[in-house]
Amino acid sequence: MGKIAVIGAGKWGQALHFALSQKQECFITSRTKKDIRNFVDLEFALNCEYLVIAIPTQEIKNWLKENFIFKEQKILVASKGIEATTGEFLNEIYSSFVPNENIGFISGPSFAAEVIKGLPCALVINSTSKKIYEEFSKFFPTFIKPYYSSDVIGAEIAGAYKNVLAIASGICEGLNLGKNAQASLIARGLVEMQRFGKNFGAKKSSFLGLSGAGDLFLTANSTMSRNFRVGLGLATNKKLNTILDELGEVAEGVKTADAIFKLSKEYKIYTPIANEVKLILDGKNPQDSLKDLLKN
Ligand SMILES: NC(=O)C1=CN([C@@H]2O[C@H](COP(=O)(O)OP(=O)(O)OC[C@H]3O[C@@H](n4cnc5c(N)ncnc54)[C@H](O)[C@@H]3O)[C@@H](O)[C@H]2O)C=CC1
Ligand SMILES: O=C(CO)COP(=O)(O)O
Repeated sequence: MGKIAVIGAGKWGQALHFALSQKQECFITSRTKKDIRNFVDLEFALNCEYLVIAIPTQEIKNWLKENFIFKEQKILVASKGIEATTGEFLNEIYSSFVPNENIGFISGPSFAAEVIKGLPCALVINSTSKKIYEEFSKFFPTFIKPYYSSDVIGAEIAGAYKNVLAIASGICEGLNLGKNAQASLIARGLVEMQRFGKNFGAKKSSFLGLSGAGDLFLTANSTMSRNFRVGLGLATNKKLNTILDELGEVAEGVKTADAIFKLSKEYKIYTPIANEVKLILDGKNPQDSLKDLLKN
């Protein structure tokens, strides 16, 4: 196994660094120096053969333009989201910098706070190249079970969409609408993300497995989710800026809601739940959204 480094030392980057340090040395870097074992500068990290990139989706294109130098590294993308300004998927953004056979995308239910404690979970490495799965899975610790899928777009859409649905579920909980409503919302959300994904060539099975149902059930049912907590805040009429300031970490669903709204309009895809989340984020009263969802 060659050298491996994690780029981005937020919650997920640090949890992955912990996990990938179990079998061999793993390096980590971020834009500000952090007191973490094996912290290195970016130049050192870019010279490693394997890179795991955990930078928020909305920042990634600029980061790649300004910092990335392709040196035949194999890359595992750990972010979940869709670029809001362009509606571009992560695999489209990365394709300008890294060839397909060198890149994979991680998906599945994985709260960083549990991974960093060494609690067990199952994840998917999605890549058009099975070799990427085989090489990266060798680094995984015994408490993570890695699966392989070639459905990159399915995993990406599932991982991005569930964040928007977690906001919706947080709103539902914050409004005290009950467990029936929440289960209905999550189940219809799963159908909705599958419909959206189908438009872009995603496989149905990705939505029923770890990347879709697995991550959706996790995130839409727990206050451990940042996106769910955004929803809770919106239900109490807190201003979005205040919610995000208090959160202090990225909640990808906020910008991904804009991206889905834009793409579903462009491709004429029926996405009622994601649309209402976007409208609530823009100031619509959640009770009015509820009425509209029940009516349509
Ligand atoms: N926290 C979790 O449980 C999981 C997070 N993810 C995904 O991983 C990605 C990162 O999430 P977290 O680490 O949890 O977020 P975080 O908010 O804890 O950390 C984000 C990190 O990105 C860095 N960053 C922000 N803008 C940057 C820029 N322009 N250039 C370089 N670095 C920049 C920040 O300094 C910070 O270290 C997100 O897409 C998230 O959806 C995926 C699975 C689990
Ligand atoms: O993607 C995640 C777990 O799989 C983390 O979700 P949040 O970003 O909502 O905390």
